[in-house]
Amino acid sequence: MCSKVVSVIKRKDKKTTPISGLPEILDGLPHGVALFSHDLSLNMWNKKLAKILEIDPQKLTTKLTLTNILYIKWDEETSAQNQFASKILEELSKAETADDLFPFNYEYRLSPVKILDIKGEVIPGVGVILTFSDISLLVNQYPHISSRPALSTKSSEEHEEHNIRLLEAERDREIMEQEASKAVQMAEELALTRESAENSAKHIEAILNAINDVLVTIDPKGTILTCNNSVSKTFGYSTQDVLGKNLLFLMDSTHVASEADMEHFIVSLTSDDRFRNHTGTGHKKCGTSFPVELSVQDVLVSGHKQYTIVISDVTERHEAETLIREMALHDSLTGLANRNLLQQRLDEAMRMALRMNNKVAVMFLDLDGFKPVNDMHGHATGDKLLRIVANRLESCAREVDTVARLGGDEFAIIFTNVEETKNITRAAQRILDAVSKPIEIEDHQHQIGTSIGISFFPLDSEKPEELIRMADVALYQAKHDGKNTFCLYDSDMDSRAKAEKQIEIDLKKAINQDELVLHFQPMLDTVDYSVLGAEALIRWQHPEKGMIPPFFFIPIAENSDLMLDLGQKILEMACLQAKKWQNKGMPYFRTCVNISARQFQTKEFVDNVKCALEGAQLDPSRLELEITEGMVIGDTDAVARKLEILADMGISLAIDDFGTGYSSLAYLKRFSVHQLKIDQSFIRDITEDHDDAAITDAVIRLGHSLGLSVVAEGVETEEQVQILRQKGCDVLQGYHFSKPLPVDEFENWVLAHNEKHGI
Ligand SMILES: Nc1nc2c(ncn2[C@@H]2O[C@@H]3COP(=O)(O)O[C@H]4[C@@H](O)[C@H](n5cnc6c(=O)[nH]c(N)nc65)O[C@@H]4COP(=O)(O)O[C@H]3[C@H]2O)c(=O)[nH]1
Repeated sequence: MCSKVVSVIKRKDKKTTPISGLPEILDGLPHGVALFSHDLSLNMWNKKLAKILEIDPQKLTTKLTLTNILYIKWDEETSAQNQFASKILEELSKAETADDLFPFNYEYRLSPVKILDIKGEVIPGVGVILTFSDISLLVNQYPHISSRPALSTKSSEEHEEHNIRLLEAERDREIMEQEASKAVQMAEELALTRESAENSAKHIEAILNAINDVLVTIDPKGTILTCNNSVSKTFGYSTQDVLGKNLLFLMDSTHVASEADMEHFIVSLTSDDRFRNHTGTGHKKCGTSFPVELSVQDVLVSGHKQYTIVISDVTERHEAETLIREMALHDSLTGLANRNLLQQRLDEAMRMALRMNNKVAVMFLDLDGFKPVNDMHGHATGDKLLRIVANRLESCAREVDTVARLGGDEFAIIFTNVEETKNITRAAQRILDAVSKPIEIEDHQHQIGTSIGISFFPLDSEKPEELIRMADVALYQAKHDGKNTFCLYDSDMDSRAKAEKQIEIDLKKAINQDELVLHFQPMLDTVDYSVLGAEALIRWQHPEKGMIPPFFFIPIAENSDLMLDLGQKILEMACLQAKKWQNKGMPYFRTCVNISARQFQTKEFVDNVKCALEGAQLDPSRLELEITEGMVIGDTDAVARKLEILADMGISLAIDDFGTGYSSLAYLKRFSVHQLKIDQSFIRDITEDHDDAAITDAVIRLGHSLGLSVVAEGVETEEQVQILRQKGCDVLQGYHFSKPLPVDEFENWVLAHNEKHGI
């Protein structure tokens, strides 16, 4: 039965928190008050209850239930008494909800002269409150007053006997009823206040458990007093595991190593701004550690100082910060150090070298032949190549050294603890060998090289920025010296490098200010001496320095993109001049233009040639392009395609300086070239040097076997002319006929030459 009542009450109000006390005011009431908790066990009662129920106060204990109270006296008394309990319990069992049942009000005759009025009320969140009022006088005097269910009635004689007392009793009863209703009201208010406090506490608790951060309250010694559920997610401990433990159980920091430090630390946390957001190391149950951040707030609880500490797991933020730091110091493509890290490492290495009394080497590297690969095969291939080179460089350095990518195809290495210079020159040679090994990317073999400049601390300088600059100067020299080589810095390089830098700056201006002029050298048919071509050779008409020959500035331009502008300018100038000759009615000959490697290897090269031709409206058959062997070795497919397009346009193609490079005729079979120009170094000594004569002979025969016309350059004597004629050389060019001449002089030379030879 009781369980039914419990469930009815629960349905009305599911809050089941037991009440811990009621105001003493209840004891002052004239009624008996009994408070039952949700499970109908007696929770609290006032002093009057025992008196009204006429029982020994000692019998009232929290072990009693509502049923016990209702049967309290009646177990051993009359059956009428039991009827009350039965009646209430019957009513309770009928009720579907607490609303059906409460409030209830019953009169009960406790003894022949004692009638009780029993009121029942549900107090939300608390339980059931019963008030017992003695209404014996009232009911016995005025039985009609009672409209409530009564289990017993009295005789009329008894009413008269107590007439006066009844009037008094009625007054008392009214007072009692007012007091009782006040008491119930107060109890309700108290319960409501308590409920709302409990609700907000529950809300707060739910919120605290929902947050990711661990929230603990500690006393000044660091003992954990409360903790939210996040502790299990963050640390792997249950709340119970950590309660009562010291904060050090969960985390420590550089400021707190022991419990003894804790008190001071906690005080500092709140008083010193430096500590307000303090970082430390969290320790998980599984044994792993992670970074945490604390924020602390002191609170007064019942006059005692406590601290609320929010412990945040900042692992993700730390990882992000590490990543950002990593990115700030590393090259994203290769993972090598970047310029910033290189500078840091150089500083460290220099400090270490001072202590250890040894040297540091700074090595600057620039890849030779990287740009063409990048241009022709795209950036994806270029990137792969750079990564492969990065790996090769790393394998040539020691763990303690720093390999960096400075951008593009520039790298640097800091070698620490260098005892002897020769160790570094050996390393440089290893690097040259490693980088120049063929690199295969997607079925293509690429061959690149590198030039290296080296400076030493403290030999060359004691300033890091100077060392870097010096390694750069030495690199410049290495490039100048023919690439794929290394150079150690020496002070003379500085002035050379400065002078070259100045040339580069001036040349840039010269291109825009039309200070460049073309000279032309005739190329003659060996048989009838007719002019077959005019080789365009660039000169720089410097406003102060006069005429500057190409060897002075072409190699400098070739070390930078300046050669691209210069090369295009030459191409356009040559096409325009050829067109002018055509318009002037000069005899037909081709204008030959030297193409630099950098120019030829760009993706746009064919378009640039077309552009120059169209700009001048020149027939492509009047143009010949001279490329060198080195340009066509390597990526043969792409080169073959390029040459084929140019040849299809009607442009004549010549391999210049033949014999100085690879001298392989095999690759020539694949390419659409028309002429071979034997390098002048073979022609110079052709009359005395049997080897040179033999080589020239072989080149002519092989060239012919491939259907190519063969040109001899640098022909200076009639003797050379005769030998070359005998050998069947097709075209002759050299000082013997004419030096390269300015346009008007060249025109005059051609006219005079043709006239002399009856052409
Ligand atoms: N000793 C001697 N030399 C002779 C004789 N006949 C011609 N030469 C010189 O030999 C060089 C031939 O040009 P190159 O081998 O292409 O060698 C050229 C070429 O590589 C480069 N160059 C010249 N003009 C241009 C140009 O317009 N574009 C490019 N990319 N390079 C050019 O500069 C190099 C030097 O050009 P130059 O000083 O004009 O020197 C020219 C020419 O004046 C001779 O009988 N004896």
